[in-house]
Amino acid sequence: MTALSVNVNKIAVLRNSRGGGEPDVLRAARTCLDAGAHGITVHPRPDARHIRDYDVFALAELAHARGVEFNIEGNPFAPPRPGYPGLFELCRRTSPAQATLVPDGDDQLTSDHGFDFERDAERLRPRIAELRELGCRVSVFADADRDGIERAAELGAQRVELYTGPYAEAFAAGRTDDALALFAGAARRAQAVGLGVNAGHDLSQANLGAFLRGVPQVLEVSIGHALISEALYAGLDATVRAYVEVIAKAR
Ligand SMILES: CC(=O)[C@@H](O)[C@H](O)COP(=O)(O)O
Ligand SMILES: NCC(=O)COP(=O)(O)O
Repeated sequence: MTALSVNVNKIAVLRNSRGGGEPDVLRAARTCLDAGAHGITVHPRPDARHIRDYDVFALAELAHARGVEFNIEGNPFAPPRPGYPGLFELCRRTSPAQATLVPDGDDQLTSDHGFDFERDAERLRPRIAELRELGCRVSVFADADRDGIERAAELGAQRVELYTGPYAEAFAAGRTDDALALFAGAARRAQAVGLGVNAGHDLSQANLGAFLRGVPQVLEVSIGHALISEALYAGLDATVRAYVEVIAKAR
């Protein structure tokens, strides 16, 4: 079954807007896991606008204590700066089960594209090897509509995470079938060379079921923005349970 990893970035956005400790990122993560989430994702940004290094340390401890997957996302080329030790150092200190490499610039509002595996190959290869030496499974963010997804395997990655922003847009515009064909094709090409397939970005209760029915063998979805937004109305526990049910029904 597809694993649900809840991205708790947005809890930290709210907390940081006032300082202090509320809402409590760790409590939110515990609630998600109690409600059936299979793991926790964070994407600490170099500007520390949401998840901070101390959140990563605390969440890693929680995930390890619960025996669930901890997934840290980030740009492997972003240099450390005060308040952001860098993706490699965070992984070295917290041993996440999975590191997801994302080619974000500092000025991006959010993630909006995957790697160009042709152009970025020689830069990525050593970073992937370093993270694997730490014991992390390495996943790389990938566009479904770009050629060359298979190259991620040659570079040492074990999984790709399909960037699902364009799928979410197509779903909202009623163009779901074409998007699903594109994403299913990308997933199959990745799987044919031994890569596992994850997916994430702008997935929601509304669009997740169709995605999982249309794209074969998605191992994990990481979901944050929509899930936390929906939880404002329905509560975090109920919302996570609803996602787990969507996943179960899509099998
Ligand atoms: C890689 C990805 O799609 C998510 O991590 C997304 O980037 C969430 O990050 P923000 O919460 O900073 O938008
Ligand atoms: N990797 C995607 C992720 O962690 C969450 O993305 P979003 O649901 O916040 O768009």
